Amino acid sequence: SFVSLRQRILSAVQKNATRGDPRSVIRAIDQFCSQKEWAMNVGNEKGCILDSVVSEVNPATVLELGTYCGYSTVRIASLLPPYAKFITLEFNPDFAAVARQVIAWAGLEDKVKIKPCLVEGASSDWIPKIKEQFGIKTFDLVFLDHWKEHYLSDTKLMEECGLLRKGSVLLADNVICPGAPDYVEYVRSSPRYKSHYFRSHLEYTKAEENLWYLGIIE
Ligand SMILES: O=C(NCCCCCn1ccnc1)c1cc(-c2ccc(F)cc2)cc(O)c1O
Ligand SMILES: [Mg+2]
Repeated sequence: SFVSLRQRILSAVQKNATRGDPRSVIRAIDQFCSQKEWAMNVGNEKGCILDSVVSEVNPATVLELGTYCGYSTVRIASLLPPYAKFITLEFNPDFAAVARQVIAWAGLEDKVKIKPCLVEGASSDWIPKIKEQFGIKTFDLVFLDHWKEHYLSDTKLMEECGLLRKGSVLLADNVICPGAPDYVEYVRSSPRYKSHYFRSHLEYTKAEENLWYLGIIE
């Protein structure tokens, strides 16, 4: 029977990574996706930039939008202090199911909460719920890696619901490819944000890509 790409990624982790060793899980996925089949993980080059931002911010609260197979979830969770609260949102139930198993293989299931799958486009109702459901006031770090056309609307929504504060950091993947032009345009022209980008490449390719760093200053 047909085995989906996400299942093949999970099998590569279970075959080649050591249980409880997050770095071996990351290595297994990167080896599979660079040698066998491309997949939309943030990848190792951008992943190292993500690691440096997580280490610098040292966040007590983190939100990730777009879990996919849990690759960036494992990278982030492995760098968090024990008291940190980390929520990752995945609307696609099939991706969420694989991500749970990848995160568990890395031994990080106690550090991450994968938000239950909601109906696509229901982002407007999950933001206020996050406050009450997880007892989180504001996020110190948000990693945007979900639908590119939702970066702007979800950032505005988080603002409106008071989930962001002065000093919050947002890091966005794929501002070039597939691209989030309205988001980049908005944050660059707003006095509320200090933004800059880290030059990198699209995962597992030589194509130019940037990670867009956004610091909230007001
Ligand atoms: O679409 C992407 N991610 C969102 C997936 C759907 C998320 C669903 N969801 C989860 C939570 N809320 C909504 C993505 C795409 C590419 C890419 C680049 C080049 C190419 F030729 C094809 C694809 C590279 C990435 O790094 C990406 O992240
Ligand atoms: Mg991405």
